[in-house]
Amino acid sequence: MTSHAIRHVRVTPIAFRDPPLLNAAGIHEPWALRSIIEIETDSGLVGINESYGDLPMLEAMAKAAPALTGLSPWALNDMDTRVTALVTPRQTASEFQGTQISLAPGTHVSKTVAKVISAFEVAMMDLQGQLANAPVVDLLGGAARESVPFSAYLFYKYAEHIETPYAPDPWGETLAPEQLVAQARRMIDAYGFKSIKLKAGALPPEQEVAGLLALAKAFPGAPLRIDPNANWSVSTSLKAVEQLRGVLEYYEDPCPGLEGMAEVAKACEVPLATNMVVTDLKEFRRNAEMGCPVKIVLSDHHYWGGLRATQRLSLMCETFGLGLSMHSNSHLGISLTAMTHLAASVPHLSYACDTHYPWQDDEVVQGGRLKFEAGGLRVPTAPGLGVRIDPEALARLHDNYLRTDIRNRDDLAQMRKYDASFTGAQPRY
Ligand SMILES: O=C([O-])[C@@H](O)[C@@H](O)[C@H](O)[C@@H](O)C(=O)[O-]
Ligand SMILES: [Mg+2]
Repeated sequence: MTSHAIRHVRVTPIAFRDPPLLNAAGIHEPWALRSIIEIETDSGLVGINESYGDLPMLEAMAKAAPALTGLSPWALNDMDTRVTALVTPRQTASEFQGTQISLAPGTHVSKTVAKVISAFEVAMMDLQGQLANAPVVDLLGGAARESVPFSAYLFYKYAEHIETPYAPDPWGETLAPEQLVAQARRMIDAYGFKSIKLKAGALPPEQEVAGLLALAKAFPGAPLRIDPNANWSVSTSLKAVEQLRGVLEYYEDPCPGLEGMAEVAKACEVPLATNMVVTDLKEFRRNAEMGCPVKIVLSDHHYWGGLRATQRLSLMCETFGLGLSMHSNSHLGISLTAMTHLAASVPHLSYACDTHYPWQDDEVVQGGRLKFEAGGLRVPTAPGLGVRIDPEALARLHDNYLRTDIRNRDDLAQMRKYDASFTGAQPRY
């Protein structure tokens, strides 16, 4: 009988072009890092996935990978147990917090176990789908929708990187409200998105509020969100939301901490959303104990422990009357496809999901860039994830990785190249 036991796990770090996007921590570096995971069975099947590419994550995956040898692709619970036993954070969350400003919860060391489980789970589910001749969405209970809606994720940005390793991106500069409206127009024309999210916390709040009001005027009726990544004080958050009265669908992480969010929630009608203060079940419980100041959880299977764990989160959100959507970081098509299978399988998902995809111009999957239709992605019907790796593209993106010296995302250090006095201390406004 053919054995489908896992024989080998291969993790390939990659780097791809990323525009100079501004945020509360600083600015994106010219290369974004990811990892491509390939899990091979004795029978020669290969399950794939995409995850974080920073050094601690690569080390954690290398440490955990041997534990998968001999496992059946169906043995997800065994994989959870083995990975948990092998991967223990080297620093406590509080030690780590003092050393780095992180807008990307997935890069936080306290999430290492959940991140590694997720990285392997998706690739194992890709294998399961190939074995069962079923798309991943069916393994998750079937599609509750045929297409998953995503939002136009707008950023303030410079026209080019300070040290330019390649030609400037086609989006140009976005600092003024009219440039923001032009960015939105271009993204919506190209992808058909219906909802709009503005990454804020980068420019003075009055400028960002003016930007959002310009968007509201240019796209009447479009659901709008603003995300200052906790870079506003409670009073600035309240002042801004008052100026944005009647405009916002939800208000994402305006100020630091659950206590701060609770103060804002008390005085504002717009529901608060987060990918910063409810990032695991412990924080979920705190939010519940405080009477749920956060009303919408922006999930991300990459750090919530995988597709099944995010489905469990969905149940928790339903139980506590919370909304659910999805957070993103710079990523390529395998992550986007996994998000699509998951989002399609979660009836409770209540808003268009975030994606950085329009900001990337490269791909690692066969057939090139994924195609959005009317702002959404159709749920793949081919077995497993339904996408396969293009080996040449993988080799090229790995070569990018070898040629850059970036090994951990550091938006703050990158911003200091533009402005040596930039401290990144938060909340800045
Ligand atoms: O890519 C960025 O600059 C974002 O700010 C990202 O790091 C955040 O994690 C994220 O998109 C968010 O919604 O907070
Ligand atoms: Mg956010």
